[in-house]
Amino acid sequence: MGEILTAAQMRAKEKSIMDSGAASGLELMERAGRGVVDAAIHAIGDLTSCNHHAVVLCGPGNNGGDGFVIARTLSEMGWTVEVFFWGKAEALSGDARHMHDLWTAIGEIRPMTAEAAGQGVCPTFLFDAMFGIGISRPIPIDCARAFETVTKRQTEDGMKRCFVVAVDCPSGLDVDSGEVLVPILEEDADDEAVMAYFPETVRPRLLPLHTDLCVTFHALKMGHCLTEVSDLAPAVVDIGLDADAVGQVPIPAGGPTVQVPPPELPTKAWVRAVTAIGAGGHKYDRGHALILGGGPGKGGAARMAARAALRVGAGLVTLAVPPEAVAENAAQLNAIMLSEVLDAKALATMLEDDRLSAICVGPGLGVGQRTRDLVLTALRMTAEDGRRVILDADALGSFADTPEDLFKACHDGVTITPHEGEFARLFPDLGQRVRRSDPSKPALGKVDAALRAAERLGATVLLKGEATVLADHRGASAIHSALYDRKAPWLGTAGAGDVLAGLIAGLSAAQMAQISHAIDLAAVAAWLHVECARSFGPGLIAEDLPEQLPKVFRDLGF
Ligand SMILES: NC(=O)C1=CN([C@@H]2O[C@H](COP(=O)(O)OP(=O)(O)OC[C@H]3O[C@@H](n4cnc5c(N)ncnc54)[C@H](OP(=O)(O)O)[C@@H]3O)[C@@H](O)[C@H]2O)[C@@H](O)CC1
Ligand SMILES: [K+]
Repeated sequence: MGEILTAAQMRAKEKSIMDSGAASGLELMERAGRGVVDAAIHAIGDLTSCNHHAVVLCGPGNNGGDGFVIARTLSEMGWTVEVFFWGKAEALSGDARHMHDLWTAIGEIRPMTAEAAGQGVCPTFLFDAMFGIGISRPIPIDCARAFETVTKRQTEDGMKRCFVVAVDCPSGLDVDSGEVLVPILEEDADDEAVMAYFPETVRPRLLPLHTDLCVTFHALKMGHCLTEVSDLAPAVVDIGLDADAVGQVPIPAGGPTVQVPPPELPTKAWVRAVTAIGAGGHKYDRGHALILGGGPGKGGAARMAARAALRVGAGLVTLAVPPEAVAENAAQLNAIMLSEVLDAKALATMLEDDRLSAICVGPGLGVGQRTRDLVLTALRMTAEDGRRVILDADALGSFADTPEDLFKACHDGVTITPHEGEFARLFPDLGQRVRRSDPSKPALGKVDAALRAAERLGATVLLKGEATVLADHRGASAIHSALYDRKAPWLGTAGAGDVLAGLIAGLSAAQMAQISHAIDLAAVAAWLHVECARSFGPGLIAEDLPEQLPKVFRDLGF
């Protein structure tokens, strides 16, 4: 139900079902393989003009076992199936060996070499059943080459190419981190210029295993949500691991991570349950958001955050700026109120008014001592009463050299909204592992990194990106993916992050929202942010985002 699992959690689920006797490994594998065939045929739709020819690439583990089931299933349906195998039959697991033997009773197996795989007609389907959740290092170069040569087979009409289906995940995807473990071509490895030109982060592009559809089992895995693994959104096949069949299956510590928005609920119901959007009441019930703004000529970021806070539903929004920036802001604001705040002492006095229910600090403030003081004052003045504080941009950048000061001052009403760079400056040890600066250490998934950061802070972390990861100090975590059919690449525009911080502040201000967890409010904000970008489309600039909210709310049914 909307859970996103790690490889270990998936294994635990499988083991628990098998130990309970509700299903054997063989039954699960049979359901998995057949489920992939159903999903692939469903995705392609009309089979009348296809050549009913499939190639299955099987690896040495249980992912390969699924491949043998796929081959047999299609063969039973009258398809011509070619199977290439990388591994040794005698080294297969019991289940995969059984499926291997069932296939060899009806069909041929050839060793997986690029040369052999390149022969023959272009198939309708290429199934990648080489490596699944058991991968731990880059895939063998022969496997990558065999894959590539099948995709380059000549078609009869010279136009179409085969439809590639990844079984569980594209081979080489680390399903926990979303990292693609791709072999380095031997000839390139000797070429210093090539290696220098393609830094670690872009090297995967040298040898992409292009996938049209990924079919996974029981639930999405982290990697499917952190990286766009296929052109179509991944399909999830039910293989009978439902907890109801055997009572609750415990999820190992650290999970479950959930999808945003939760697929099991209508989105409107979710938004309604977490926020005050759509609720009646007085403007004071909707709270009063305070946005701190920067000096002269630096006010745009905070003004955009303030406008987002007001549009998303805060009853009142005040922008508080240094005295010398008052005139500039007064000329630009109408519904948003304006105050001056000279320094941290003035902010403390202002925050004695507890009707200021959410405070956003960071956009356009500038990095330095004044910002540090404002942040620490906002945190001190809200530590007792749990008022919500959103720290973004310069509020985070100002603590790059003294992150401990920030960690000590944070409380459970705080949400920080770093992008990857800001995150790495505040948490260098975690950031380095997410970026895998040291290839000898396994990559740390963004979810794990955010959870560890949230624990250090005792607060909520929203780590921005195409896949936005959310985590809090209680161990809750979530992913909002702007991938697949929710892609909005034009959201990467100046000021978009400021708008997101304003959205969180605006949602957090309402009286009703005080009982919601900060992570849930931030999740709704992240979803609305992308929804606004999708609603506007290409050409978007940050100012457009808040202006899309009325349409997004109407489309939701409010
Ligand atoms: N459990 C179940 O009931 C169900 C499981 N299901 C399916 O099983 C899949 C998981 O199976 P899995 O655990 O066997 O892992 P898999 O991904 O096939 O690969 C591991 C093998 O590859 C090897 N290997 C790894 N990296 C390598 C490399 N770079 N180069 C060379 N070798 C490498 C590794 O060897 P080793 O690391 O031990 O040397 C091992 O032999 C899962 O994704 C799903 O498809 C479904 O049927 C549903 C029921
Ligand atoms: K695979």
